[in-house]
Parts: sequence; structure tokens; C-alpha cells
Amino acid sequence: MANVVVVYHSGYGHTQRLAQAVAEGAGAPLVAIDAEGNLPEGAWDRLAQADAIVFGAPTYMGGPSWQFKKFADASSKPWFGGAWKDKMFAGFTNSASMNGDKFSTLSYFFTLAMQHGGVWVGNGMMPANSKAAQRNDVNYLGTFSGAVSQSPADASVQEMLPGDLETGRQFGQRVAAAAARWKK
Ligand SMILES: Cc1cc2nc3c(=O)[nH]c(=O)nc-3n(C[C@H](O)[C@H](O)[C@H](O)COP(=O)(O)O)c2cc1C
Repeated sequence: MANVVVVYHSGYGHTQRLAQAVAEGAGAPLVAIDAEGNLPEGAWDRLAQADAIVFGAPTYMGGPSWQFKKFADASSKPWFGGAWKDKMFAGFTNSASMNGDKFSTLSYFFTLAMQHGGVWVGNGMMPANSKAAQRNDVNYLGTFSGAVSQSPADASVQEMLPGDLETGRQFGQRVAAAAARWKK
């Protein structure tokens, strides 16, 4: 079993719900970045010990929230010593539009992982893109580079779609399995 940690920020709870699904699939603890962009006590040590780190943030103005970016900038401290080198990384995001430039957020996570000398893992899923496909199918949004979910701008956290959450759960399983292989 690999030691996977999910570190995320969520402004209004939607990304948190996706984070919970990813963490459930990965059998991983959640580390929440708070509203000031800070981690709880002991979290940096947990990240240092992880085999795989999964990044999560809402897509705000085409990228991760500033709180996530503050965390990313603070990760320059472990970067100096190469503390995250050769870890596995993955990422997820939620936004309101079907597209909404979510890929920019995943791309930022990927770049951060590469800066740390890590290895990136995508979702390994087929997209649900046939005529028969339904919005609640797994990977209906058709992303390969991570896990994404979409919640309309006026939708509550409770209204997040089970199919998107299942996508997150299966993505978490994929990351945990990949990290276990990578660890050997
Ligand atoms: C400041 C701000 C910027 C946003 N920018 C985008 C965006 O670029 N694309 C998009 O699809 N949705 C955008 N949204 C909608 C959020 O992505 C959406 O509300 C998301 O569910 C919020 O996740 P959270 O509840 O974890 O904070 C934005 C929302 C806010 C508050």
C-alpha cells in the first residue's frame, strides 16, 4: 500500500466533495488548505512522508484558487531540498462551466509536480462520449489528465452529480494503484 495524501482548497465546498471522493478511492487522508492559504499543524510532515500527493482546487478565473497558489509557493521550501523529488502526483478540480478552463488548473498542478521532480499520473479512463452517453456517466466530461467535476454556478454542494463523484472515486483508486507500483 502506498501512502497517498490529498491536499486541496475549496472556497464553497464543491471541490471538497470531489476531494472526499478522491480520498475515499485512494484510501488517503485529506489535508485542507484553509481560507488563508495555510496548512494545518503537521501537514507539511505528512506531505514529506507521502509516496503520492494529489492536488485539488476549484478553477477560479482559469486557474487554481489563490489559496492553493499560496500553498504551491510555500512548497518552495521542500523544493529547495528536493524533498518531493520522485513522488507521484495527480490532480483534480471543479468548476461551474462544462469546460470553464478546468484544464488550465490541471496543467498548473502538472507543472508544479514537474518542478518538484515528480511523476504525473492521469485517470486512465475512457470518456463517456457516445450518443448514448448520459451526464451522470463516469468521465462524462472526458478528461484524461486528472479528475474533473462540474457544478452549475447556482448548485449546492448536495447537488453535485454522483457520476462526477464516482469519477473522482475511481481516479483515487487509480492513483493509489499507480503509486503502489511506482513505490516498488
Ligand atoms: C472567483 C471565482 C472565479 C471563478 N472562475 C471560474 C472559471 O474560470 N471557470 C468556471 O467554470 N467556473 C468558475 N467559477 C465557478 C467555480 O469554479 C465554481 O463555483 C466551483 O464550484 C467552486 O468550487 P468550490 O465550491 O470548491 O469553491 C469561479 C468562481 C469564483 C468564485
